[in-house]
Amino acid sequence: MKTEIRTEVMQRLANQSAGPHRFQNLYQRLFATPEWLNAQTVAVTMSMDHEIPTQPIINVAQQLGKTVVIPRTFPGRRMRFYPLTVHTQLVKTRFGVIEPTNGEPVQADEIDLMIVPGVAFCTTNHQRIGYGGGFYDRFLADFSGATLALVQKEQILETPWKTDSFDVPVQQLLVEDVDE
Ligand SMILES: Nc1nc2c(c(=O)[nH]1)N(C=O)[C@@H](CNc1ccc(C(=O)N[C@@H](CCC(=O)O)C(=O)O)cc1)CN2
Ligand SMILES: Nc1ncnc2c1ncn2[C@@H]1O[C@H](COP(=O)(O)OP(=O)(O)OP(=O)(O)O)[C@@H](O)[C@H]1O
Repeated sequence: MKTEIRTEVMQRLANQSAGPHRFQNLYQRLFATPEWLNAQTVAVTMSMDHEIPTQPIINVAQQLGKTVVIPRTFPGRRMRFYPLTVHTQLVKTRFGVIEPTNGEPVQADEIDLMIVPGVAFCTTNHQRIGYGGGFYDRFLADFSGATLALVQKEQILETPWKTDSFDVPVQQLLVEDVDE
């Protein structure tokens, strides 16, 4: 079931195009949340095509003096988060994600707000489906900060699917207005 949903939503995302202003409203809603306003350290991915661009989020966070941390993947489908600074060296992995290769990782409990990526999200129970790596499910299993996801309309499912015991729901979903 998760596999079929992942495939279908990825197809929908591949067939869409986003203008430069499409996600402005979503960003503004993020910037108005208490979780954002109170976060000193924000974790965010380096977005790929067909994901909501994260550079605008990174720029605003850094302008506000927040620490931005980004994930680096390790064998065993683990992730650690590294500060994104002018000194950060970035490489593109075989999977196509951009990751840091230097610096010192932060502790999970230093991250105040985790902006969680995903392929599909259920607006009823806040469950998510990712690319199938289990990276975020593993990380979130013992993460105690705030979690939030930005959701494009192509990624919304209202009907819950059968979840696995290790799936971790996202606390807060900011969903694109369907008529945007
Ligand atoms: N922009 C962005 N960055 C992100 C994620 C994301 O969803 N979006 N991730 C969300 O989780 C993590 C990376 N997710 C991954 C998910 C699957 C595989 C994967 O299937 N890898 C293959 C091998 C690919 C290869 O190296 O050729 C494998 O492990 O078999 C890799 C990374 C961290 N960074
Ligand atoms: N907390 C965990 N401990 C051990 N294995 C886990 C854990 N969470 C997920 N996994 C494993 O990871 C694999 C992928 O899980 P799943 O299909 O739910 O990934 P996903 O939610 O799409 O990925 P991601 O979380 O990276 O976005 C599963 O085979 C599962 O066994």
